[in-house]
Amino acid sequence: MSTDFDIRFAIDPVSASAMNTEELREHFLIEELFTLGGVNWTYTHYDRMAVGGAMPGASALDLAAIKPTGTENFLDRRELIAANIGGAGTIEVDGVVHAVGTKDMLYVGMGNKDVRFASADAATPAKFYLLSAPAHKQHPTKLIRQADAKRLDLGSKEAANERSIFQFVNADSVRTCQLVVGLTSFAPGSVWNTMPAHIHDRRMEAYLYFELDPGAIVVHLMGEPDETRHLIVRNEQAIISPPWSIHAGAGTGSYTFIWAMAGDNVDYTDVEKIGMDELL
Ligand SMILES: O=C[C@H](O)[C@@H](O)CC(=O)C(=O)O
Ligand SMILES: [Zn+2]
Repeated sequence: MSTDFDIRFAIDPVSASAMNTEELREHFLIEELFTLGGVNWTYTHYDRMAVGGAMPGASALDLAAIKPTGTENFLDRRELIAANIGGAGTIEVDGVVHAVGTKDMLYVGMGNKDVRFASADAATPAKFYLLSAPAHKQHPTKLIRQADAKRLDLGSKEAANERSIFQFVNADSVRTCQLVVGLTSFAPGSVWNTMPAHIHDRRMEAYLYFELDPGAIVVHLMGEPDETRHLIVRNEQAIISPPWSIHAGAGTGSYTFIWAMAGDNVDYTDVEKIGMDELL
């Protein structure tokens, strides 16, 4: 098994506005999250959020420490959410095995030492999308299902943004130090996420786009409201949204995405709305 990591420095808005396509993609897009038999991390300097993927085949994969955390075990000073977007799987946390089905998420609290990812059937591997942020307190490990999420229905068919936001982390589901994570899915024909857009300087965010058909893309918008750029995103790729950036997108077909934030304040509603007339 192999664990790889890549570091992304925090980019300021002036530098980002001068970047070409290749540079924008290098800094803000994560192209390869899931490789069979491997754990791939992108360790960001935005709120020290680490975004990764673990795709176990016939043998289980350990959550191994990586150099940037500077600790003996990965979770010595961090918390983790693993969201399964693949086939059924299990996550063993210090000897306790949790069944994590498709679209279930497992919160793993700070201080757990041995975490192991496995697929129930190697022919349909689990794909664990990993999100980890520094923690200051140990909260209990807990499975969160879509049925436990707080559902918010937004948008309209006419604006092609009719969608349901599932807040997996909410006041009744699980306590976390920093992580606020959920999933958004669309009504047929609706393709626009997060429009009208918003900013939350208190928290960085990452989006994992998945369930796109081969050949379909999401045109993801980023940047300050009056200085927008785009990233072309394909199936099972993630974007990193700096705290100063909008994060919204439109697909050429249907898709689902997982959003995850870390930083100050776990209040989902604490955002700055951007008017449609402010976008340039
Ligand atoms: O801060 C919140 C996040 O950007 C997402 O929850 C937004 C989203 O899923 C949507 O509007 O489609
Ligand atoms: Zn947001």
